[in-house]
Amino acid sequence: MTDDISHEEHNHDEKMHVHPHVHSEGYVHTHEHLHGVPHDHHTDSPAPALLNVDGVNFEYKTDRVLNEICVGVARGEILAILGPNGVGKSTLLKCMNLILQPKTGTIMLGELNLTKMSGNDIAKNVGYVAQRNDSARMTVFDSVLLGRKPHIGWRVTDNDYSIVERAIDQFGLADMQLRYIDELSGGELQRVCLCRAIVQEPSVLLLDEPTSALDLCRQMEILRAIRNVVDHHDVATVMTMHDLNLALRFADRFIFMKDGKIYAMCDKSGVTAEMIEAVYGIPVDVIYHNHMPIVVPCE
Ligand SMILES: Nc1ncnc2c1ncn2[C@@H]1O[C@H](COP(=O)(O)OP(=O)(O)OP(=O)(O)O)[C@@H](O)[C@H]1O
Repeated sequence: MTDDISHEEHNHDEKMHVHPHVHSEGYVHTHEHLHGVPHDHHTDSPAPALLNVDGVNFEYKTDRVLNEICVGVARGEILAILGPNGVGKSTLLKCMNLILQPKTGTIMLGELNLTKMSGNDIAKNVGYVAQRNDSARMTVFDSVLLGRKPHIGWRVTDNDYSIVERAIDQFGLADMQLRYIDELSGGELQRVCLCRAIVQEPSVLLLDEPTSALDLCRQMEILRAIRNVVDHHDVATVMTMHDLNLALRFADRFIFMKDGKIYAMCDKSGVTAEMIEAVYGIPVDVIYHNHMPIVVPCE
């Protein structure tokens, strides 16, 4: 691991001033808030969302999974999508880069409507790492190099190679770069896929449970690496997660999903035990350790 990856995660509390609004059905934001407008801490003016999801509905055949979802994520921000199994987190992530076509609603990348962009232009701008990754008979190095594909013209340039080599170092993959990816462990493959998305140099990064197959040490390393990339390259990042405490540690803002809707949207200081109990159906305490909120089940 290089120094890059070992940077302490930054505390982004001061960036966000979004608090949940209480609604009779729970903590639901106004439409305005659902766009998710974090503040630029230099000017204290709202930082515009780079990726904007507006009024998205999605159904598989006839089953409605997403209901009027509105959310935005700004450059340099990590938004965590949280909620129980099957609530629609991965579906929402896939709608964000049009792997799945929403039934209604729009996805904007800045001023550009994603539905009007070519697949290659989407790939240049939006990196996506799936929950389950297919492996193939190719080396780690070649697999990461594939991330450069949307940028490569007639041939691979020295710049492409140096971006790939740097990322392979940063993600601790140097020792295994000549191994075949179909011979890697689940966690190793997860790191390769993340590394491939990073060399794509996207302005938006969508990560579906990026740490699900990783041990405790790798979880911390990879989330620090993601935080580092987000901070230094101003990437707008959305990740689905099950581990609330890791999410609270590394993300800036959170949406809690329930019944296909956004039940609550808040920053770290807005996360409450009541909110988590309502979404996950289990009583919890939110305690603080080193100024960091930690969710502890009461049962
Ligand atoms: N291809 C599909 N066809 C039909 N239904 C699907 C499909 N994929 C997902 N679903 C259903 O849509 C709902 C939302 O699934 P999704 O994978 O988005 O949930 P999730 O919140 O990411 O779940 P998990 O936390 O378990 O990964 C679930 O009820 C799931 O069974």
